[in-house]
Amino acid sequence: MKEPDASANPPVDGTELIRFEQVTKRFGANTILDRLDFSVNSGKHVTLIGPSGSGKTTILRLLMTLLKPDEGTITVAGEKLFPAPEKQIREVRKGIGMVFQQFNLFPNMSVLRNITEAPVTVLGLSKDEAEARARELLEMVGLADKCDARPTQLSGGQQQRVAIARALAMRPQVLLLDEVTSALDPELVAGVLDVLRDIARSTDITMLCVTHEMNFARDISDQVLMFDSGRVIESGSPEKMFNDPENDRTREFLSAVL
Ligand SMILES: Nc1ncnc2c1ncn2[C@@H]1O[C@H](COP(=O)(O)OP(=O)(O)OP(=O)(O)O)[C@@H](O)[C@H]1O
Repeated sequence: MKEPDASANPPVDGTELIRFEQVTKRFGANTILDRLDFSVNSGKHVTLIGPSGSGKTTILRLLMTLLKPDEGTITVAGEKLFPAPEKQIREVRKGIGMVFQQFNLFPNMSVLRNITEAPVTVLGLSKDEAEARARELLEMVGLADKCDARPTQLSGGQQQRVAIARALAMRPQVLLLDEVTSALDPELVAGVLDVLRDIARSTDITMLCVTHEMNFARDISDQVLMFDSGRVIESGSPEKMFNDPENDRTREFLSAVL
């Protein structure tokens, strides 16, 4: 497999890339994130675990600017994402890519065009540059022969691999993964997770991942954060979190899901 250049300007490993400070998010009367503090260092692969409804996806949606916090500060690569002027939010947001549970590909465009569209229209790459990059990424996700196919001609696992290539085509500093295998038939899950394992191993990209695939989390994570009641209640290496968690809630959660 070709070594991909996932990020145009990967920041120096170990510096802080994402910071949530006292972030509160409410939906109506429900406080989902409650003065949440956490940070993610560049180049690290961090997995968020916790009970259903604990706010994991909400964190990723805040980073994608699909939601706004009610209170608190979110910083990415030293620049404020919230609160910040719209122009700054748009700029900071360019450094963040996301792969969702649903693949959300454009059905009437070829696989290649799905990947080149945003780099051309948002980043201003030439068509040739964008296509060369898209072909490299399709090779990386094992779909070099599918450039001209339509998404509907692909399996769910293949579509999700196109969605991963599409996110990487924007050369994000951070890749957000939100339960990317949940919508797949079981036999297609391993192929997608293998692609993500390769990306985690062979690139400098920072990953923030929400998954119910605990073996995958164990394999790729540098750090695991356990969420409950709107806060991080425990964090540590996967070895520590999966083998010897300190918090009772973490223990209960992991014994239910493992
Ligand atoms: N747009 C919204 N409007 C109202 N409530 C919402 C909205 N989005 C999320 N919620 C609620 O916020 C809570 C947290 O949702 P979120 O999807 O972040 O949890 P999660 O930890 O990712 O859960 P799961 O593991 O089940 O995906 C849930 O109770 C959910 O119903």
